[in-house]
Amino acid sequence: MPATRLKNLHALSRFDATLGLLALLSIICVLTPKDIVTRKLEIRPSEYQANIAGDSYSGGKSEASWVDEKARRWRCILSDAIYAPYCSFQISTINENWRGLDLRAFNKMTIVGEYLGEANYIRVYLRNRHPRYYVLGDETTTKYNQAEVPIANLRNGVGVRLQDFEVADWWLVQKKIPLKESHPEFNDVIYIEFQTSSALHSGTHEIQIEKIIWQGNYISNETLYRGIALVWAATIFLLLLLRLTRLKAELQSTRNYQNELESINKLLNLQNKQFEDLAKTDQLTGLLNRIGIREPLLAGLNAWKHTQTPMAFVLIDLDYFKMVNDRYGHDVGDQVLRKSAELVRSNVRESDYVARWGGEEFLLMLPDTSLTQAEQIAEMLRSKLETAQIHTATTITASFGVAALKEDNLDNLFKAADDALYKAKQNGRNCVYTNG
Ligand SMILES: Nc1nc2c(ncn2[C@@H]2O[C@H](COP(=O)(O)OP(=O)(O)OP(=O)(O)O)[C@@H](O)[C@H]2O)c(=O)[nH]1
Repeated sequence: MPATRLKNLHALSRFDATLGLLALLSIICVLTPKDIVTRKLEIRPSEYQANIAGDSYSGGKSEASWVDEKARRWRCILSDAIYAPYCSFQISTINENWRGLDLRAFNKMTIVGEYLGEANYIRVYLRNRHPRYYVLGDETTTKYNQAEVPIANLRNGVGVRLQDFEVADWWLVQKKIPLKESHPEFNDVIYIEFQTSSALHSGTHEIQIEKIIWQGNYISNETLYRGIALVWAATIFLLLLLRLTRLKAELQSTRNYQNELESINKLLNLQNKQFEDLAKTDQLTGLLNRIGIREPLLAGLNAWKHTQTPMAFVLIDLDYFKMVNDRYGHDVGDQVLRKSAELVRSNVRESDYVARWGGEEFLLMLPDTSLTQAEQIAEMLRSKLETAQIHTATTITASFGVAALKEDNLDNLFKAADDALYKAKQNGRNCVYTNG
């Protein structure tokens, strides 16, 4: 498997694993019972300063008395002498620093105790202080946050949500509280008060509040779900970003690899071309060799076949070359060969081809050239070679055999040129013979 695909697979499984883990955490968060992450405050009225009162203050005849003061068990003999009779039990929650309870972090209140009587509800006041409305020394200026709580099941605890508290109407009216201040507040609750419910008529009620518990979640459901959604969004965004970065890097590395391949390819092509040129070139003279001349020969033959374009051969063979080697050494022989080749090459057209055909023999192929023109070219070359002073100690000459293509056969053309050359050699050398 290619390395990039393997890398991608790894990245994909990491991607899946992260999402899987996140999904699992989200499910755990949603399913976890909230009371695991709940803060709690519990107070026992028996540990706080408490007092009880009847409604004589309002002109009534209801009486409150302790049944067991230590246990904060009290009794109310309710008398409907006035319109809304009541008895009340109040504890002071102010501490030594003069602070009340801060219940803002809680959302539920549970009351546990005992009740004997006919009432269905008990009224609870959480009386809050705030400089905006509280006047020092006048306890009636505490805000009366009020809720009517079912009392029947007090033994097992009855719960009320803090959001179900409302500020008592009579207090708002009596204290002329502006509307914007009429919401419940629990920042500094200095009294907790229990009152017989206003719907009650005369009768005896025995009440004991054993404990009051407040509970609140460290994180609200709303915050929790918003947090989970945020974490999901951030994770997906990050993973996508990571993926994009990885893809970019992969793309770049593929591009680099492609560029590298292209460079190698270019180099190989160049080397190929060099090898090809080398294979077609004679190392000593730089002329074409027999392999190199093949292609131009076939092209010339083709042109003759299709358009009757003439083509001529001139075979050039240096005279008495063995003697040059023998007399002046092989290196001098090489030099003579190079200079002779150069002379021929530089005195014919660019479109003509010169090849080293054998040891001291050259083939001049002349495309689009008649026999007569070829004969003239051969004569020109012969003369230049003779006078060129290729070697200082001796004159270098050559014999020339000329022939032109007459039929669809290169071998016959060679043979004709070769025959002409043979005649030139036979007839004293340093001359041009034509085989017409
Ligand atoms: N220095 C050198 N000599 C070469 C090379 N190739 C062939 N020769 C020599 O060329 C000579 C050709 O000799 P011959 O075939 O007898 O021809 P010639 O001496 O030129 O005599 P004619 O062709 O009859 O005039 C030989 O001595 C070869 O060794 C080469 O690459 N370098």
